[in-house]
Order: sequence, then structure tokens, then C-alpha cells
Amino acid sequence: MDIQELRAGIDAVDNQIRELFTRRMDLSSQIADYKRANKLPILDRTREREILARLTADQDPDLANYTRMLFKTLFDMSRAYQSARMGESQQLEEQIKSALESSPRKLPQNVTVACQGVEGAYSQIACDKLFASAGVMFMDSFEGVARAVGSGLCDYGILPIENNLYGSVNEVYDLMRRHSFYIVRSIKLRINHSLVVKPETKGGDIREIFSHEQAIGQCSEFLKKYPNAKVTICENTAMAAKRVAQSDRSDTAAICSAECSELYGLKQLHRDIQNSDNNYTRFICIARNLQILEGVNKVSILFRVPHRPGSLYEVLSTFATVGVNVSKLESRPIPGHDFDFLFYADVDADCREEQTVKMLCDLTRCTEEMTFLGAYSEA
Ligand SMILES: C=C(O[C@@H]1C=C(C(=O)O)C=C[C@H]1O)C(=O)O
Repeated sequence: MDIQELRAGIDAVDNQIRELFTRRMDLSSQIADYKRANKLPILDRTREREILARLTADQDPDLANYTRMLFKTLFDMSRAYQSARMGESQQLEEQIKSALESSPRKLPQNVTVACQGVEGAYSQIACDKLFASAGVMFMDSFEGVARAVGSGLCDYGILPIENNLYGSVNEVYDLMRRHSFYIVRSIKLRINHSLVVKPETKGGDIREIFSHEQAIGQCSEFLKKYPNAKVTICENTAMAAKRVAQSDRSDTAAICSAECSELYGLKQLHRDIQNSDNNYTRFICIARNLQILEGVNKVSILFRVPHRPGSLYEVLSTFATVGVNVSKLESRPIPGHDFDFLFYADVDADCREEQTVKMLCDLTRCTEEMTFLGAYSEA
């Protein structure tokens, strides 16, 4: 046999070893589960000795030494895996228990809240509905909001997460992986867009329309009435209105809220221009530390599952076993990992109940990575 053929043989064996190794580690993690529930230690020397004796009993003595070395390494890895899994779930359980004891019952009112955009942004409208007397700090980007909360500059932050017609705000989903914060509330806001212009501008003058890409998508039918106008994407709808108001031109328009139009002294040329009247955007309110306020009924998590058949099913069946409804499941690519996917899930569960905490701990074990994003209620 030439070396190519021999190497092809090794490649085939390596593939099998990898497959079997994954299965062995998976079983080991299930044993960790059992040990945790039954308060047993991770290390079991007797069991390890038995395995070594059984596997080397009828082997050539030279090879038996290598087998011993290989399996001792496997035991080390298997124990490390078990302790990581047990540690992770214990940490989560303790974190939830301590948040339940120390969180305020309601959102405190005299706080500073970070919103993206400028005065009049939909995020600010959401903020005003959640906080009666908060000081608002405007940030240039969604990332700026996450940073302001993460650094402690602001107590809370408001981020749009999805629109029922146009879908998820992917940028915000991606932020959840890169920044550490917790969702403490969410709010659904009915969105009515207007086409706004300077007082002197007429419909026929319009050559350019500014807005946020979500608003443009939500008004796509209406925009067909202006086939010759250039559509320009802005950071947010309030910024678009401000741009129209401050420009020297009188051939521009913005898509934004009625509140925003008034704020910038603009005129609403058309009202309710969204494709459907049933147009809602969900905003989340985030905090640096986990806070579990009264009335929580939703839990959000982010998780990555191994690349093998049934791994997502295992997660979903963990929800099904305790009768928990999954209200949203979103998958996002992970930058730099061509085929790895991260899932984001919203489930209807009460984090004050022991079975929910247990379910979350179980999830840390059947996923490769799991981040608890918070327990909250939706207004
Ligand atoms: C997997 C277990 O936990 C540990 C790891 C072992 C293994 O990887 O085979 C064996 C015994 C324990 O030290 C177990 O108890 O079976």
C-alpha cells in the first residue's frame, strides 16, 4: 500500500474516533447531570480502573501502555467537561435565586435610560411608556446603547428587537452575543408612520426620502407612489426627520412618527402609510445586571448546539417536557464560523418557578453554549 492509501485509512479512522469521542463526551455530560441530582462526586477512580483493566486485558503489553495513556487522557477530558457543565448550571441557578431576592419589584423611575437616535425616536416613545420620569441619553447606534448600559453610564437601555411585518432587527440580536446585558422588560408599540416634509414642500417636489430601513420596509407599498424618489437609509426615523428639517433643500421627505414630525416643525403629507395597520415593534429594556421584576412570564436565551442530527430537537424537547411554549426561535450566523449557528429563543415561562430554573439548567447541558438573557414581562 502506498502512503496515500494508508493516510486515507487513517482519515477514515479519525472520522470514526471523532464521532465516537463526541458520543462519549455527550454521555459523560449526562452522567454529570445524574451526579449533580444525586450529589455524587465527579471522580470515580474505581470505575476508571475497571475500564482500563477491561480494555487492556487481552492486548499486547506494548500497545496496552498506549491504550492506558489514551484512556487516562479521555478520563481527564471527560471529568473537565463534567465539571464545566455542573459549574455552569449551578452558577445559573444561584444567579437566578439571588436576583429573585434582590431585584426591585417594578422598574425604578428616577434613572438614566440610553436610547438610540435623537429626540422623537420610536425608542424614546417606548422609553416614555416604561419610565414616567427618566433622563434620556441619546446614543448614535444600538451598540452605543449596549455599551452605555454595560459600562454603567446608564441604568437602562431601550432597543428595538422585532417588527411583526418586517421581522427581526438583526443588529440587536447580534449585540446580545457580543455584549453582556439582561432583558428586564419588553414593550410592544403600535407603529404608525407618516411621510413628512417641510411646510413649503408639495408631493410633486419630492426627490429623496429618508428613513430607517425597517420603516422603509414597513412602507414599501406606499413608496411605490414615489417611483422617482431616491430612498436613503438613515440610522433611525428621528434622524431622518431632523435631516429634512435642517436641510436647505425643499425636495426631501422623511418617514417617521407623527410625534417626530411635530417635534421638528414638519408637515405630515400622508399619515398611516405602513403596509398594514397591524404594525407593531417590540422593544426590550436592558440592564447591566440580572433583575427579575414582578409579573415575569417570558424567558430569553441564546444557545449554540453541536453539529449533529437531533441536537436542536433535544433543546426543543427540553421545553416540551415541561410544557413550555416557544414564542420565538431565531437563528443567526456566527461571524467567522461558516456553518455554526446560534439560536435565540423566547419562551413563555415563569422564572420564579423551580421547574423553569431546572429547565434552564438542563439546557446548559444539552447545548454547547448557553446564555441566559433574562426573565421579563411584556407590556
Ligand atoms: C463518566 C464518569 O465520570 C468520570 C469519568 C469517567 C469516564 O470518562 O469514563 C469515569 C469515571 C469518573 O471518574 C462516570 O462516573 O462514569
